[in-house]
Amino acid sequence: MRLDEAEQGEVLTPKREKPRLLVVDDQAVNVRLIYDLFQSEFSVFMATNGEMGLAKSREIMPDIILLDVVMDGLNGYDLCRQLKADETLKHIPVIFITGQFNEEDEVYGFKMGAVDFIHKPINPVITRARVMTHMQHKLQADILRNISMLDGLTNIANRRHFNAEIERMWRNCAREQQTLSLIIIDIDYFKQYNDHYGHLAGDSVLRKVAESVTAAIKRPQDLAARVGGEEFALLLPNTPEENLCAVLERLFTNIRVCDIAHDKSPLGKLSVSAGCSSVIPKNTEDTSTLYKRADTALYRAKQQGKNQYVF
Ligand SMILES: Nc1nc2c(ncn2[C@@H]2O[C@H](COP(=O)(O)OP(=O)(O)OP(=O)(O)O)[C@@H](O)[C@H]2O)c(=O)[nH]1
Repeated sequence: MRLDEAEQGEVLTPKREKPRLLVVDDQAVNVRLIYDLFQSEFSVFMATNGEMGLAKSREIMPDIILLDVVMDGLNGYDLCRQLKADETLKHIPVIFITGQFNEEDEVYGFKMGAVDFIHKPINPVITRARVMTHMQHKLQADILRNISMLDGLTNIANRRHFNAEIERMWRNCAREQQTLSLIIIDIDYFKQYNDHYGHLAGDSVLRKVAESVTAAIKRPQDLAARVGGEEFALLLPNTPEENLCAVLERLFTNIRVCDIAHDKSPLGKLSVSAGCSSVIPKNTEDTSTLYKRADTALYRAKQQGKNQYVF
């Protein structure tokens, strides 16, 4: 595709599996150069002004942004400031492309949160070296962040990720006045299971329950997490209480379909109990209310005979 054929903001190489580079520059010659330099390794996206650069960043979540400083409208510094103020975008490294070297401007750019500068006219060797270095750091940081958010046994989100997400979803639902729902799930008679079948079998059950819990949710914004030894949680933003039954029915069906023998349970099969709570969050309250209510409901489910859910 010739560059002048591309619509503004068009995806130049739309392969999802490659790392993503976004170049924000109003000069086609620079965009062309960047595209030629990186199109074999990265998916290269472009925007020709700051506003479009911000929208494109939110849409494609690039792994690195090359940002022209001088542009009409939102300039490079202002865009960088907005990117760094946005929780979801602030981890993306920004490299400024500048017309001339000016120490004061560079100091200002670094203060805005940039990781590096490239000078025009663009030197392909220097540009390549700098972009590759920062891209490598970014991808390694992503891997570490993902590992630190995952439960090692079940490969689903861990307590730390859950804690961060419940706070984030709480704030979003409070802003939009939408219901945030929480389901806490606990395996029944799991101590007896471990004692009878051994810890390795117990671990295998935890993996199967994690799969059943994850398969109960269908929307990408929902989160399944392992929040304790044999305790799991589902967080469902923008989900009123009346919509939870479908999720719960799927969860209990998934567990039944696993058909795991449990000789020490009165049922003879492995089962779970669940407690649910739903609220439209207020900024004056914190997430502990939601958690406590779900936990109390779970306690009642256990008291009432287990293998059931309670609101
Ligand atoms: N195999 C295995 N067991 C675990 C893990 N984490 C916690 N557990 C076990 O989970 C069990 C939890 O026991 P309890 O809290 O008494 O719960 P329970 O026996 O399921 O009782 P109810 O919830 O009332 O049905 C304990 O035996 C823990 O050792 C783990 O990672 N692997």
